[in-house]
Amino acid sequence: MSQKLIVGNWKMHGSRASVQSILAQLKAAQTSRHTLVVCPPYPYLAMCAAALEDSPIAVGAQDVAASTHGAQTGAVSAEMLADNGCRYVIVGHSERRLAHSESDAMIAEKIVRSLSVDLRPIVCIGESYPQRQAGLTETILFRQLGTLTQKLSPEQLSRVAIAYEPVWAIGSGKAAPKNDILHAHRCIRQYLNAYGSHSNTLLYGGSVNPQNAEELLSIAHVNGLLVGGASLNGEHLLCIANTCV
Ligand SMILES: O=C[C@H](O)COP(=O)(O)O
Repeated sequence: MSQKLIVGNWKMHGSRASVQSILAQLKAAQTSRHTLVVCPPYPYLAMCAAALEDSPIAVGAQDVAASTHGAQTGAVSAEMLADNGCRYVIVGHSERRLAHSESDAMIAEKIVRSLSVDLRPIVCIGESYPQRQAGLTETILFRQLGTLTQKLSPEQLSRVAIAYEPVWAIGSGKAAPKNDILHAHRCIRQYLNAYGSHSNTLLYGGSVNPQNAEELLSIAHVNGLLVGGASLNGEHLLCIANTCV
């Protein structure tokens, strides 16, 4: 049995009351089989970090600015996240790539900023449904990874967790088929190995739930899960973080 990384991305959901209720459930459990990280919306980050200070559960952010400081209304720097107790940060989620026009180059810059303050980046990559239908999955994955290898040294890249999230599986209620996940993870692992980055944690994301977690975590090269909707339920998140694999 190996330790996996389970990351709950709460996206733009919750209130002080609902966050407090999930935190109470997580704290009551005290420990989980796998490493657990929760990524709340910005306003609840400091509150979560304070509540989880003495617990093994870590806190992450859902995005970070590509620069350190300055006149950038609404932006939050990696330094500010670290200063507020964050240890992880999600970068390049498809929802940000699409709605905020984030480029691969911008995402690489965000990773550099995060690594400079010891925040562990979790970068999301994955193809859309039309791209999958056109047989472009590998092309898209290699293009997204290619920008990272241009910008990061093998040592830097080895500190980045890569989440394969096929865009069409996110929020669909149906995870990608096992063979698709296996193929994508194998391609990602080979690409990283060829670059000299050998120790990356690879995650799968897209409609993960307590029922499918065991099967997903048993797929070769899958070292963890990025969980959206199901992570808003403390009991479900703990169940996933305690999956026997
Ligand atoms: O960041 C999480 C992913 O977008 C997956 O979301 P989901 O579990 O609601 O499909």
